[in-house]
Amino acid sequence: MLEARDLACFRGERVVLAGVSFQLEAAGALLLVGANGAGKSTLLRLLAGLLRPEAGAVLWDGRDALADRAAHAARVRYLSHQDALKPALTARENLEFFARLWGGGVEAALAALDLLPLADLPARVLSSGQKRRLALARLALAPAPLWLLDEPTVGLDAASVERLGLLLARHRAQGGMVLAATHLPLPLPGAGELRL
Ligand SMILES: Nc1ncnc2c1ncn2[C@@H]1O[C@H](COP(=O)(O)OP(=O)(O)OP(=O)(O)O)[C@@H](O)[C@H]1O
Repeated sequence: MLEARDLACFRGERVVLAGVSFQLEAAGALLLVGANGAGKSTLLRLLAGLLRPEAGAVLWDGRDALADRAAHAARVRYLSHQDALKPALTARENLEFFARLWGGGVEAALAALDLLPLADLPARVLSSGQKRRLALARLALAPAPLWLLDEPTVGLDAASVERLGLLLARHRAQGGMVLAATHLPLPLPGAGELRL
């Protein structure tokens, strides 16, 4: 189980998050909502272990999740709102990079986001929605229990949102958890909502 207990975080001189608490069980999903600047991305970065909380704790099965950074990194798939692609590598090579880190089948991951027809194109020539699909295809590599997704559907067409919905459903059916920051509808039935 993931638990955030009374988290606070500064960005620059400002308190961005204060008193943020929630729990998420296996197969659970939580939508982070709130105005621009409310702290959704900040909370995801914090849960990913990329920022230190000023106060409070992130717990995994009751223990400090951030005490062992490597163990936490292994349980998390964090997709920021940037696609983090290497522009000179092809779509397939971009995924191969992550498959070397995490394992998993590259061809199946490409197929999950309908990217096989684009697999040999350099990432730099992909459209913004295609780049987003390639970033999301990482989720279809090897499983990890906690997905942290920042605006995952920005730029996606309806068919791609549906494909992402299938990935999310499969992940949760296997006990995976999802936290997603979004201003757009997301196919996450039964998800809770945390307003920041
Ligand atoms: N590196 C930084 N230094 C200083 N302030 C920052 C930094 N990064 C973010 N902030 C500030 O922290 C606040 C929260 O930003 P954050 O990106 O978490 O918001 P958000 O809820 O994800 O917004 P959006 O809906 O626009 O994506 C904003 O006021 C932002 O200006």
